[in-house]
Amino acid sequence: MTAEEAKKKIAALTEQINHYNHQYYVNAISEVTDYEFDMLLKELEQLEEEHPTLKQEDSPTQRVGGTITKNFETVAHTYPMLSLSNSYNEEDLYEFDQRVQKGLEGEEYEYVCELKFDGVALSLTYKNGILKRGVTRGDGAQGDDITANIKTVRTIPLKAQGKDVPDFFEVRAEGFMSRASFDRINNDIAEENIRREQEGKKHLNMLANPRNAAAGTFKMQDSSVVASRQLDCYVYAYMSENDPVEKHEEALQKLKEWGFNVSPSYQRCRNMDEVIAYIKKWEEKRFELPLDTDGVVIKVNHIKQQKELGSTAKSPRWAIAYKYKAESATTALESITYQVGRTGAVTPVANLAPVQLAGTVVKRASLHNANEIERLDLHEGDQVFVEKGGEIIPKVTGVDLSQRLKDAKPFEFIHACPSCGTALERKEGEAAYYCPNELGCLPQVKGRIEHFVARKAMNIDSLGSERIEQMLEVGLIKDATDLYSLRKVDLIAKLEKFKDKSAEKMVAGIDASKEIPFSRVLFAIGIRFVGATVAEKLATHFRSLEALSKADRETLINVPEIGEKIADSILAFFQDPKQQAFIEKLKQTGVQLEMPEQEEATVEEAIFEGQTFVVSGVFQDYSRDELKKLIQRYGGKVVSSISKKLNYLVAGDKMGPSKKEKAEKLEVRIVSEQEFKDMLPL
Ligand SMILES: NC(=O)c1ccc[n+]([C@@H]2O[C@H](COP(=O)([O-])OP(=O)(O)OC[C@H]3O[C@@H](n4cnc5c(N)ncnc54)[C@H](O)[C@@H]3O)[C@@H](O)[C@H]2O)c1
Ligand SMILES: [Zn+2]
Repeated sequence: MTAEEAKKKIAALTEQINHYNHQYYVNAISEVTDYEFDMLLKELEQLEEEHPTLKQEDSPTQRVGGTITKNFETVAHTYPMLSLSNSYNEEDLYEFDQRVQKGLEGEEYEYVCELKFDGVALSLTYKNGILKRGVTRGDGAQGDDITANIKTVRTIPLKAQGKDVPDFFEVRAEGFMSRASFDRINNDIAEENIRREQEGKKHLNMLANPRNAAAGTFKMQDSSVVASRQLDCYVYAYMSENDPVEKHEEALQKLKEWGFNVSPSYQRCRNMDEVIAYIKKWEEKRFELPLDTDGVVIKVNHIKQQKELGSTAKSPRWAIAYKYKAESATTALESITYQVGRTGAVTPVANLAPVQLAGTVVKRASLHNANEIERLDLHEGDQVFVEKGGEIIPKVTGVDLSQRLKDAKPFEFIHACPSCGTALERKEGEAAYYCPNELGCLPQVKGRIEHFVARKAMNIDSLGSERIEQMLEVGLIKDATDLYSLRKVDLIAKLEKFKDKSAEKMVAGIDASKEIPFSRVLFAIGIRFVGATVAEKLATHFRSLEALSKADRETLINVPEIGEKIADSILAFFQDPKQQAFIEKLKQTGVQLEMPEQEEATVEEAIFEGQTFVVSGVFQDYSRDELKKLIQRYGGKVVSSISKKLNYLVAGDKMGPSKKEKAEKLEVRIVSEQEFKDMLPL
């Protein structure tokens, strides 16, 4: 490339990037994916490196992308709010590691990994423990003072707790909107639009994604509207002149002690291999979190070393972001079909012109619910963007409006069940439409039986989907309880091509499922929102279906980890006459509807008799509760505070350093999870 060509290319790239930045930060629109954007920026960076004389002072490679608005008071940041350099591959990470190693000239170092939360950067200033100011990142040097809006976030403490809170400090946080709030607000908008439709009024726009929604909401003028949107925040950094801590990890622990919301997902890593293991670990797991994340932030742990490494004008040299790449493609939307699930929820599915995506050919993509069709504003013949993230089913993320056909009609959600024709209903506050014909709608009946026999439930593996459908069609069964009265002769007589052996195997499999423990039977029954883990919790707590069915709302909510949504669903289930009839039939089948009597430890087993334990931190193989139960089962006593009389401190990961210090000072025996396990009888 000649200098002249390079100059032209640099100018073109700069203009393009500035345009995308403006759209992204000011109008909350992503015209290209983050990956495409980051690649353009990298290209510009490289050109500037090769032609340093052509580098412009205000190049987008040299400054933070955001801007300040005129709607709020503009304030200068005490510490600049920088960007993070980013990477999409492991090679870049090892290069980063090399640079750190070189920069630290042979000193030992370690990293802390955190998830990269996808929201908006906030700076919060505390004076004498009181929240004084909350500011957006803006252009990095100055931001918008949005203190009033920030005070509506319930997880941001107005006053820091604890005795050792410094007089003056600042924290960095990511403000975000949880996916649940995002869905709730979009539901409200959809309901409002139904009203508007009837009144012939214009529709309101749906929120595009949680990140845009958070950015827009934090900058609203009316704080009461901001409050109603229930924003949230994670705090990830502490800054002050006089550091009370030496390491970033300790800062996170301190922040937690002072009452800040610190995500427990961070982890110390001794080297790049451990960093990469962390990245792998969270690649799929992050979709279980209540908010969107788009990568991992890797930070040098020692604050002194962070200072040694310093920053460029745009980003610190002691940190890097690894971004998970969402694979995406563009293809034609051919049609929308509808599936009915076991709960009766109707899910729209996009049928696509086959397209290559992340190594597989994709023909279908999930559209979640009616809101999604409206939000995406899907029209017949549209070209759509499809993405494959951690979910197995790809999803439609947008429409290429430049290719919309003239006179294309928008898609409308169906009004009747595609399977049984019953009019669909929408429950208040829920995004999905339901077919209310629970007992007569084949996919629902079949779905419930499939769920019942699934491996994590009753584990009857001789019963495949097709077999269940046949048995329903010929009238051998009406619901899962009928399985238990099936006889070999009937099976052979009524089912086509069904051999003696298979029939025998099936009956034996069904019979064997009578030994499946109650917790899994409870899961198999298929109460909404009662997944395998919740079922386990409920079973251990109530010990029988009878007791669970009699529990009132308050009792249910008081069970650890059982929220209002689950409690209400359980109550609705047991009040439903159809379900009551099902439970009556289930009682006749001989499946386990209660837990066996709890065994008391025998005298020989009471190895912890007279001993006291404190359990602290996070463990690999047990939850804290399980550990406590084990101690009690073997005769020990669990206490909450460390004293001289204490016998053992069972220490997991992330235990507060002050606890450890105290235990060491009082010479209490500290045991690891493994050491504790070794103490247990075989
Ligand atoms: N698609 C587009 O059109 C478009 C346009 C402009 C920018 N972008 C995207 O925006 C990003 C650039 O924005 P940026 O300069 O704000 O950088 P960045 O978002 O990549 O990184 C810096 C920010 O990360 C956030 N963050 C989240 N979790 C964190 C944690 N645990 N520790 C520290 N920081 C954490 C902070 O808010 C911080 O300000 C890029 O990812 C780019 O792809 C996209
Ligand atoms: Zn139906």
